[in-house]
Amino acid sequence: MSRKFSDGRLVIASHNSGKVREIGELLAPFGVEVVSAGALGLDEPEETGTTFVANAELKAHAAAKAANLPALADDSGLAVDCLGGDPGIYSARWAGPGKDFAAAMALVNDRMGDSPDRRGRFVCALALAWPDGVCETFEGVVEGEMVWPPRGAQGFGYDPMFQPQGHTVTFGEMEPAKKHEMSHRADAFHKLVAACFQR
Ligand SMILES: O=P(O)(O)OP(=O)(O)OP(=O)(O)OC[C@H]1O[C@@H](n2cnc3c(O)ncnc32)[C@H](O)[C@@H]1O
Ligand SMILES: [Mg+2]
Repeated sequence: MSRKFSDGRLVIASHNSGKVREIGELLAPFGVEVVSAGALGLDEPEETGTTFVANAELKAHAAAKAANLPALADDSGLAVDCLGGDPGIYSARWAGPGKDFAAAMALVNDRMGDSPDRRGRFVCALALAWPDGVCETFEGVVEGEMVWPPRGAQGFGYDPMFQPQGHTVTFGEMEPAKKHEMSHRADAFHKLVAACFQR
């Protein structure tokens, strides 16, 4: 049995405004009172884990302890098949300290060269931690292909170069509600809700 989230405030343990927005949209139907790590002035912990789940856990624990509230963290990224799963857990770091995702997308495209295998996937690990150290984790994925040049200004990060399987538009071209029907984040979120939000 998973620990259930009961009423009260929930910290969104992320410093990425795109993610905070999407998590807020996904949580909206549940009437949860959310507060972001940024609004609480929480530090951004160093992501020393070797998996998405480990990094999500580390971020959720750090925020739950610092805020003395339950905290939800997201560690996510883009894994490209012909790059052996890169940039993977290093997806944010590929954009450099200036968070330049135009440059990060160009780097992915350069490294892929003319490989005939254009497959990639977004992965999202969510961790919900409590101040007493209990933590529940969930993983979601969406398969797709990498396109070039990037298309669209919706979403964030690598969205303009990712076209989900069975679709002709990129996540950068999709309305937020449509992305939430299929994204890695929504996939992980549905598992979280089923385990921790049902009464
Ligand atoms: O750690 P926090 O503070 O949550 O923010 P971050 O941006 O550093 O987040 P991650 O460490 O999880 O790095 C994930 C990166 O992968 C990319 N990414 C994750 N989800 C994405 C999505 O839905 N669309 C596009 N890019 C995404 C995005 O560029 C993120 O910066
Ligand atoms: Mg990060």
